[in-house]
Amino acid sequence: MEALAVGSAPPRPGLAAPTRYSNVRRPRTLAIAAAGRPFAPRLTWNPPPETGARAPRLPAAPAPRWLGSEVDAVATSSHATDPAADAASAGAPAEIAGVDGIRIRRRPVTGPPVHYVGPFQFRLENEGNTPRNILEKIVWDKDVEMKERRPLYMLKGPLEAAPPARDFVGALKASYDRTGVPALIAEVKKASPSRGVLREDFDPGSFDYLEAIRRAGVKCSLLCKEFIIDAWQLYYARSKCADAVLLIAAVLPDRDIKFHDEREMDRVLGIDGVQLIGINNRNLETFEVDIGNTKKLLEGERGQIIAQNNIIVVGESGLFTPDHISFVQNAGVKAVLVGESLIKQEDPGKAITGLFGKDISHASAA
Ligand SMILES: O=C(O)c1ccccc1NCC(=O)[C@H](O)[C@H](O)COP(=O)(O)O
Repeated sequence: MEALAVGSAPPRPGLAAPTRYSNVRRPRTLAIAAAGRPFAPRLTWNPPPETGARAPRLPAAPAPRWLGSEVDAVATSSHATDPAADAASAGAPAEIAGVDGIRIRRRPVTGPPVHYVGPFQFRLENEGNTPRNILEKIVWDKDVEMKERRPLYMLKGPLEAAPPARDFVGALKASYDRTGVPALIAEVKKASPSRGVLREDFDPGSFDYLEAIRRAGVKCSLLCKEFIIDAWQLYYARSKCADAVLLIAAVLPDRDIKFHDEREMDRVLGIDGVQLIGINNRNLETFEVDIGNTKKLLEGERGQIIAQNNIIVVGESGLFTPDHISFVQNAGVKAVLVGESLIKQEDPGKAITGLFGKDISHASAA
């Protein structure tokens, strides 16, 4: 299974100059950075939870109609849209994944905000147990979710039963060579934190769908677009037929992947043997989208390193028109990860042709 590294968005005021390339091949020591803004602690209380039951699992479904041959790879998002859900962690010591780009604390520093006194549930919120941005919130929720995971040995059977992983990077390269435009990774999602619901009556957010898509005979490679914080998730994704996973530099320690700005990108370029990286045009702190970010990050020495090492760059987010595709292609991108502009349209074939300004399906080459 392969990993797609992703990163993005313009630098924000207050960030230091990018790491020099002479240093990027050595893992850097990471420091804990305190939040720079004032924080007012709050005390609230909620009625006791009625039940500890978990949300029911979705039944497996046939592959969505629009997973056709014009798609080079499919990315599935399992993240729901509820940024307000509680992050009740076990209160392990906080760990900062990195000071580069968005600052993510892997767990609440001061433990979970929820305390029980008799029948009452109190929330003692302070800076240490309140997420600073949506990505941190998602990571904390994921950390809680991980505590309920099945033991690894239980994945042995499903792992052995999974069909072999397909060559994700090879599929992207082949598509680029065939069409002359960036390969398409089509993200299948109902909604996103920044854009809300994109498609009503559609909920592909389940690992079971990943497996159902593969077993339904869809030929393209499958990217599991999950918030990965634990090695267990890699095995689980593979057991559910994922061919690749997406790793986010902002939430992972130096040895892992996805990035968001110059310094995150430098960390990623410092990983030996990295073959595929993504640049997210969406700033995950502010949700602003700027496709100029891709160009900026690929200019100069970084672009040269990428070219020398034959690394495939994926342009991500905010791509809606053939001009957008040309812009990121001219910047050096050989694949694109597209969600909103396709998922909001009824006819996927027409949507893809509209996005690229031409038919890129295999049928067009016949
Ligand atoms: O898109 C979000 O709101 C978001 C929020 C928090 C973490 C990640 C988020 N998006 C990640 C993505 O990679 C996009 O879904 C992907 O690049 C596709 O973008 P788009 O074509 O603009 O839907």
